[in-house]
Amino acid sequence: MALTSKLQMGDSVSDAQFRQFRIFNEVDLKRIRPLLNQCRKEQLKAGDVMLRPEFGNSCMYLLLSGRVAVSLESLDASPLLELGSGECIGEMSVFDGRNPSAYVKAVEPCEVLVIESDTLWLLIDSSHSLCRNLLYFLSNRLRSGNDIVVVSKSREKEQEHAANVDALTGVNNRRWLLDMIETLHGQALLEQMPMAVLMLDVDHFKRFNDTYGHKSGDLVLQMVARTMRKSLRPSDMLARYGGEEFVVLLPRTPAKQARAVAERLRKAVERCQITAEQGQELPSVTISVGVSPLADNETIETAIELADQALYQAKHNGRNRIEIRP
Ligand SMILES: Nc1nc2c(ncn2[C@@H]2O[C@H](COP(=O)(O)OP(=O)(O)OP(=O)(O)O)[C@@H](O)[C@H]2O)c(=O)[nH]1
Repeated sequence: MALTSKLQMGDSVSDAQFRQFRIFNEVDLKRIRPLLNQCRKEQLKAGDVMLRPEFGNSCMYLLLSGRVAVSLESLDASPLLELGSGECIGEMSVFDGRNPSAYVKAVEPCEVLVIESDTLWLLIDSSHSLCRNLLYFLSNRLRSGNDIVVVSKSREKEQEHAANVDALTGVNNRRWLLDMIETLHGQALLEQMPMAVLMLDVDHFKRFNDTYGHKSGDLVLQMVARTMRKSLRPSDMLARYGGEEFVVLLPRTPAKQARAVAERLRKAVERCQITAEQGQELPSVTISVGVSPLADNETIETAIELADQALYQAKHNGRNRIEIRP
């Protein structure tokens, strides 16, 4: 620790000052005074480092004034928490003999009482109350550690969700679909179950965007996604594949049924009304659908390609229709 003081001892800290700190709650100060007087007092400048995991530590620091920041990954990482006067620092490494688990750095000028490990153990032997107060501090550390785990887990979940979900429509994205395809191939279930792929695309969407604006176009994509989601079974896998293109994987669905699903989706979209942000009614849109039941020993990737070709055929044959792959 980079310290800047001339030597001052614990006897320069009054009982009244010690009494403000949780660690001395109900502690007979008279009894432990001689031990406290042996501890030295140190001053830290803002930026001085008290603890770092790379170096061992044999003291507990009682923060008499000022604030310190605690960070995990590095000294410059954004701090997990700040500690103020009355807090104990470094006690865990005294108790378990291991290096500190975090970086601790002064964020403003601080004054600390440095309690060497031998003295700390003597203090513990001398006062049950102090021991109880230390348990309180350790429990708090454990709790804040648990809170941090909960927060970081939920952040992880949010990031995972964002990586797999299309922000505009709320349905899964292409990346999710590709991962899912890999999983399905990995499970080798495809050989035993009929599966079909649908590829759908909004008709004349460029014209719609050009006429009613990109924002209205976004509303259309949201409506199409919502309508499809409502019309599909929970086990069907819908993903936004590209701009105005969606792919649906239909597990356990033979060709005839896949065709019926495609037709149901086409009709559902055609019936939908879309209202612009300003409340103006927009014309309904249609979709074209390419249907590709999975042939024996065929990969889903190949089925998607063939669904795309069927979609192209549907466009060519007049749009607002479905076509089955050859
Ligand atoms: N509003 C909006 N438009 C998008 C989005 N992604 C892609 N597009 C638009 O979708 C349009 C697709 O146009 P094209 O590929 O020419 O197809 P199309 O006009 O639908 O014609 P057909 O598919 O042949 O019926 C382009 O104008 C893209 O800018 C999006 O997220 N929001």
